[in-house]
Amino acid sequence: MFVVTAVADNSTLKNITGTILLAGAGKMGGAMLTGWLAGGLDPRRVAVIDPQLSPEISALAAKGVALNPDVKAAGAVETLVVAVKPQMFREAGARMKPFVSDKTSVVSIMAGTTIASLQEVCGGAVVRAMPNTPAAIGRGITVAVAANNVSAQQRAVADALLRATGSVEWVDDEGLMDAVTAVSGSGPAYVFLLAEELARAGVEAGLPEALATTLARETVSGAGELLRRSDLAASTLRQNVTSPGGTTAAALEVLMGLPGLRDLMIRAIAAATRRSKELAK
Ligand SMILES: NC(=O)C1=CN([C@@H]2O[C@H](COP(=O)(O)OP(=O)(O)OC[C@H]3O[C@@H](n4cnc5c(N)ncnc54)[C@H](OP(=O)(O)O)[C@@H]3O)[C@@H](O)[C@H]2O)C=CC1
Ligand SMILES: O=C(O)[C@@H]1CCC=N1
Repeated sequence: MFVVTAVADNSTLKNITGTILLAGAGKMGGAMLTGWLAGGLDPRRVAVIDPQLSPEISALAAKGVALNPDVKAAGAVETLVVAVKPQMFREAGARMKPFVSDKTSVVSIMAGTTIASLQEVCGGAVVRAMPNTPAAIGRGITVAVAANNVSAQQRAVADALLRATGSVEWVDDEGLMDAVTAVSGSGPAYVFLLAEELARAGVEAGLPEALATTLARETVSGAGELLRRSDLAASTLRQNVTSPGGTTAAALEVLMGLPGLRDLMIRAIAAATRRSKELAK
């Protein structure tokens, strides 16, 4: 499932001497762990807490990753990475607290959960971050914000852990994190929905399902790759497809009409932003 290749030679990861404790090795936590190991983090520096370890994660014990250690066996936890569901953080976080000392940095990727809640439940020097699932192929983007008591060294380690699965943007204003979550955290789902609906509409227009699915998948991923490699703005790339009076213009008249994709996207992002704020409560 996780196929991360090393994003870059990451000397900060290689030089970590304390324990990196991952709480919650599901879809995102598992992808991050794979990225750390691919980036050169010594597996003997890693411990994982998760009540139901997947076979993939369990197999890492052979490389030296500690699985569900007690506080003593975990050693000095340099960084606790919290990747459980926000809804279970109050309960799970209380069990994590004994692993946290005043030297521990706590890096959370939970949607909604604020720095203040993390400080209250776990203590430590908190970094709140929001990655996304392209992390699983080393192509994620993470936005991070650090609490005032996070040292430069703790921030460097957090940056290295997050950068192991893609790029990282640091912000100073935690208030941005709800909208960040709505745009890039949840964003891959909107793109996958586009692929689903493009295929469905192709079938509706008479294509065999398998062909429509292939066309939608290749079109969405090819356009994404073109966007990545090109210096041109998305709007210019769009205009490059659109011949005056042609087929694309006919479709865009629908998509860019009123109400169109712009209105739908504004409503979708507002709903996700609102939900992120609710998760904080
Ligand atoms: N998926 C995404 O696209 C993104 C998710 N996130 C955030 O990442 C976090 C995890 O999401 P995701 O990976 O999708 O969810 P998953 O359900 O895949 O992963 C959560 C993991 O935590 C485990 N867990 C449950 N209770 C505990 C506990 N007490 N201690 C340790 N581990 C526990 C779960 O085990 P079990 O399955 O047995 O309950 C599961 O393996 C969430 O907070 C989410 O907001 C952030 C960015 C993107
Ligand atoms: O849906 C969620 O709540 C999580 C956070 C961002 C992506 N998945």
